[in-house]
Amino acid sequence: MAGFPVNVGHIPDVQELENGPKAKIPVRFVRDVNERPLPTIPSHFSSSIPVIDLSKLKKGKNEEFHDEMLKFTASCEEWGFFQIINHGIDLDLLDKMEKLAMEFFMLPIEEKQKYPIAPGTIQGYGQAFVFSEDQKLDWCNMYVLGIVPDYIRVPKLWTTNPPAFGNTLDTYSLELRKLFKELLRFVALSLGLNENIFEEMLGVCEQIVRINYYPPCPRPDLVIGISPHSDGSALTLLQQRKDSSVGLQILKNQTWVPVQPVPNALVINIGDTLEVLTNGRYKSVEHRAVTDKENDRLTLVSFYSPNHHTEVAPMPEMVDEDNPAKYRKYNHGEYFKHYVTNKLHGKKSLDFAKILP
Ligand SMILES: O=C(O)CCC(=O)C(=O)O
Ligand SMILES: [Fe+2]
Repeated sequence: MAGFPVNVGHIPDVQELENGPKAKIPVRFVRDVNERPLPTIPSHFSSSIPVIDLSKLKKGKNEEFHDEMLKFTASCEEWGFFQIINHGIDLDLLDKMEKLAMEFFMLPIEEKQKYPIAPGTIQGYGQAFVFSEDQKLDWCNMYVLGIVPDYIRVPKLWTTNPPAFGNTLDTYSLELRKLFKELLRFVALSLGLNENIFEEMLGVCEQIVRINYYPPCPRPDLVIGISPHSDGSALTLLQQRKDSSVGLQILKNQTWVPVQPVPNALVINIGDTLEVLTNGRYKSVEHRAVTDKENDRLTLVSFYSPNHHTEVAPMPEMVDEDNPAKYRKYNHGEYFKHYVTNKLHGKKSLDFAKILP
């Protein structure tokens, strides 16, 4: 873990870099050869990302429900990632968030830099997860909004409305909160457990919104939009702005598989907390984002996580003689601190809790 304060050197803002055909990529963004995205990605893989029709799961226990639940279970088990359609979130609300987020990123840099991310924290504008002068930088600007403390109750989610978003962020977060709870009920059912088990176990969860803006990059073959990582949440929901370039890739069988956006769908993935709770039955899958030469990309990523007081450990239902606990019990606040004070590095975040064989 890095000690603070740390010297992270000068972090150039990717939106301020020169971006003509002859533009040179600053050396801090140029990845080592083995980390660079391969130019040819087999596109036939992309259709394999499961798409779940949530309206079928919401309908209750008819035949459609059972079929979709089988698909949902397989998605969690084999992919850790899926897209949901007919999710019930107002499409105008999603549009509005995209618009407000774009308005924020298009502000002059002086305005955005009024809310800088301090090293070791993850709230504000800039680059998070940078801890040394020689660390490679992501081709991305982030605006990370609010950590909802566990004492906050509806109807007001954010203690202060962050600049640019007004009440829309409250509405958005509350709608997604309902969706997260619903998804966790389906996760419980998919494991053959009481549907309320996660709500009972986790109580009031925390929520963070991270908005990622990836400007076009003259050399997408040399840089990474967001470094490979798994998410430190129970569940993550990702919204991609319409007409964004394709950027998200997940690591499956040692291959980076692109996630092809489906109109009006939301991408859901399993985070580290669910991997621990299910004792590894559902995995938080490593993913990254790459950039595009011509098009920019905007994603709004919401993380739903236990609050800082929660003790997390594999659920007794997931542990037996044949499946001994793979993770130790830990406090989520300590885990979170560990997560945000280390650089993003594949699946390393879960080493914090792993019981070595
Ligand atoms: O923008 C993306 O596609 C990925 C973002 C992501 O993985 C994250 O913010 O955790
Ligand atoms: Fe992520």
